[in-house]
Amino acid sequence: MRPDVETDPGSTPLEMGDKGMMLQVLALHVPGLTQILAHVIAEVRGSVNKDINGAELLYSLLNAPWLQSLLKVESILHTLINSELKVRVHHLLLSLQVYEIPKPSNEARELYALLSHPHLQALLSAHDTVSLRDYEPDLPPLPKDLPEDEEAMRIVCLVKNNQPLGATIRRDDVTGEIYIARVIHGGLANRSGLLHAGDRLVEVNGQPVFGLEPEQIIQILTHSHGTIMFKVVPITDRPVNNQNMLYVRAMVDYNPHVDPSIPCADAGMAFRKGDILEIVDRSDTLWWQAVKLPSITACAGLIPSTSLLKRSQKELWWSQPYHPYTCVKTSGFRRSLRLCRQRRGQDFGTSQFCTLFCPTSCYSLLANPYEEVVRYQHHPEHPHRLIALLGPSGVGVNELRRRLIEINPKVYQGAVPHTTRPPKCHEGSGREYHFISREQFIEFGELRGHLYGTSVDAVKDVLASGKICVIDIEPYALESVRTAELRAYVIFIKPPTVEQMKCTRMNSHIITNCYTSRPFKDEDFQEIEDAGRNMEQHYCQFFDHVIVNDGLQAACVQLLTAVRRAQDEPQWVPTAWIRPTGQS
Ligand SMILES: Nc1ncnc2c1ncn2[C@@H]1O[C@H](COP(=O)(O)OP(=O)(O)OP(=O)(O)O)[C@@H](O)[C@H]1O
Repeated sequence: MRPDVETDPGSTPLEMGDKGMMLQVLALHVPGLTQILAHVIAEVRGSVNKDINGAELLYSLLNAPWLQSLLKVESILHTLINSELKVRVHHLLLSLQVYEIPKPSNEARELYALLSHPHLQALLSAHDTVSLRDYEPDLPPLPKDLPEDEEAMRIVCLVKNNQPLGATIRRDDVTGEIYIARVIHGGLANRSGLLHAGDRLVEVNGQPVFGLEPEQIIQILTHSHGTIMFKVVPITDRPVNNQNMLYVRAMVDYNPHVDPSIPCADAGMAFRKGDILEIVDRSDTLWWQAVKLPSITACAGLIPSTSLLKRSQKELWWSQPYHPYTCVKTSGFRRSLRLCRQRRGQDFGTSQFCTLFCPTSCYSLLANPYEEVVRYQHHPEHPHRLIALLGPSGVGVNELRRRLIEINPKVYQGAVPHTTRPPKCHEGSGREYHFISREQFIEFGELRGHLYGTSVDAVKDVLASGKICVIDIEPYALESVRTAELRAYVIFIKPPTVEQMKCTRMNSHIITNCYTSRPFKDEDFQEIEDAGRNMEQHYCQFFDHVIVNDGLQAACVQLLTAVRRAQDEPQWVPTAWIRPTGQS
């Protein structure tokens, strides 16, 4: 039997109008199976013509639609494997057209509509353009007669949007040249990867900048729209940034808009005491770049470095008139015996006491405007973190502490205070108090001729027993409890408004200085609110958590949650607790 080979693809048996033509095109890509079938069909057709037995059956079998479909699938799959994304989707569209006609299913229709959508088509084109790296500009060849000392220039085009450019410039006073002073981490310029600190700026939007004042250049930039073109001479030796990541807790407030020394106030970042900052660039000794955590923007801001902040704080300190009583005073001696480290013979709240021992005294802040911190997760096998409650007298610190311990005395415990007063008949040593002599005291408070206080050892005893020690402290004891040993988690018990206190404390009694209780008066609430505000203003940088003691029940639940979180969840703690000085 001589094969009747049909070489003209336009007349192959696969012809089915337009779609048939498309399949022929596919078939051209895959000549194998389709061509063999064409041969076979031609042979069989010859047999039919010669009326050979069974040939008709075979002919109809080979022409069966399902076999044709199978072949088309094979052809398309083969093409898909070897083509670009857009072509692949195009072929997918063809196959949908080919197979689903005349009875297209809903899914096929939806898929067809999706794939042929202009957005998807544009996306596919973009994908293929990028994958083929078909985006390099066509640059004219370099002129042959370039002088030897011709500087290499870089032309950078940035599309201006609502974001700031993220770079600052400076003028060299001697040469008059303009340089990129710094590129802000995460800003537009930084993300372009094309502008670097130290690059010399030659032109902005075709306008030479030599001799201009930085403010004049900023004016050009401000009035430009759309694409901004910079011509720069790139810095030859770009410094390598091999600094470690640094996290700090701000111990002071900072507002770039009232700082006359900042190179660019708009590039500055304001922060408040207690904010956690991630320092992303310390290459400049005076101005660091930082991001406030948790970060809502990738773009960093300028903040003063430790040395600069110390310098300006010192200047501010000396320029202030002398106030002998600048520290927070607590009103009256509290019923509770707050952990204190007061020297014998010194009164509470004197300025001398504060400047010498208060961790938050101005001297202390000058030494440490930023506290280096790390993320710390309490290890289950280590002693628990001490829970230190702080709040103005009368706000309910003791009430909350007592209620927490009552919830589960096997888990929570207070520290037994020490006193020099003689035991009362119902009191036992080591239960209500440790009764000791005056000579055994070193740093405690005095009331009506007797010394009172809670010792660090008493706290350590509770922690060593495996319990969570909950104490209440005065602000000046913060330094004693924020140590590597006790790792205090400080919770501020904040008073609600006077009006709210009037409602919630209607039936409550305040314990006065003389160990007598009486109903709260309006002036008590005012005093509590004022003392709370003062305390927060001065010490908020040390607070790990704040609870507003409005409704007692709700505050208690919040306390329980916070205490659990302190032990179970990672927290920012001073690096010195984890890595004592000297280790890195
Ligand atoms: N949220 C609240 N609602 C109603 N009463 C409260 C609330 N919190 C505390 N109290 C009551 O207020 C009074 C003072 O509370 P507490 O003794 O705990 O104050 P404190 O902050 O420990 O001050 P101090 O140490 O000077 O005694 C107590 O009678 C207490 O029951």
